[in-house]
Amino acid sequence: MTRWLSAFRNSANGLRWAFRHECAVREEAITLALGALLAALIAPDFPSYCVLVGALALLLAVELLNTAIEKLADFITLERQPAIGVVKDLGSAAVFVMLALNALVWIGMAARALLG
Ligand SMILES: Nc1ncnc2c1ncn2[C@@H]1O[C@H](COP(=O)(O)OP(=O)(O)OP(=O)(O)O)[C@@H](O)[C@H]1O
Repeated sequence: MTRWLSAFRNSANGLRWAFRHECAVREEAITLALGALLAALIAPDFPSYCVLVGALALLLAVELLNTAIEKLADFITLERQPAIGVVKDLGSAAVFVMLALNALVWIGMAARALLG
């Protein structure tokens, strides 16, 4: 139980830090909160609601991991290094994939809701 509490506290600290310092995390956390409300209006059933909110939650999770990678890379060196550039580009690509997934499910579900 103590281990669970400690893990929960660490996660809360990470979320608080990212929310304070990372603009992209703030934007995506707010989008997740608003998206959870909007999804209730456009999702035809509970599984569809989970897909819409899950896609936004995945985007936020990947953004948090990307932030962690960037911080670690900057801790290793602030010098321009091709290998660090590749590491950061890979993190950025992961976020892009999640953005594409969100565009697909949200546009698809909104079109379905509007067109019937
Ligand atoms: N130390 C470095 N060496 C080589 N290339 C780097 C280095 N730091 C950043 N880059 C390149 O610049 C890009 C942007 O890096 P940066 O650290 O500014 O992240 P960002 O995408 O602007 O994110 P954020 O605004 O959240 O910090 C990277 O994807 C990478 O291509």
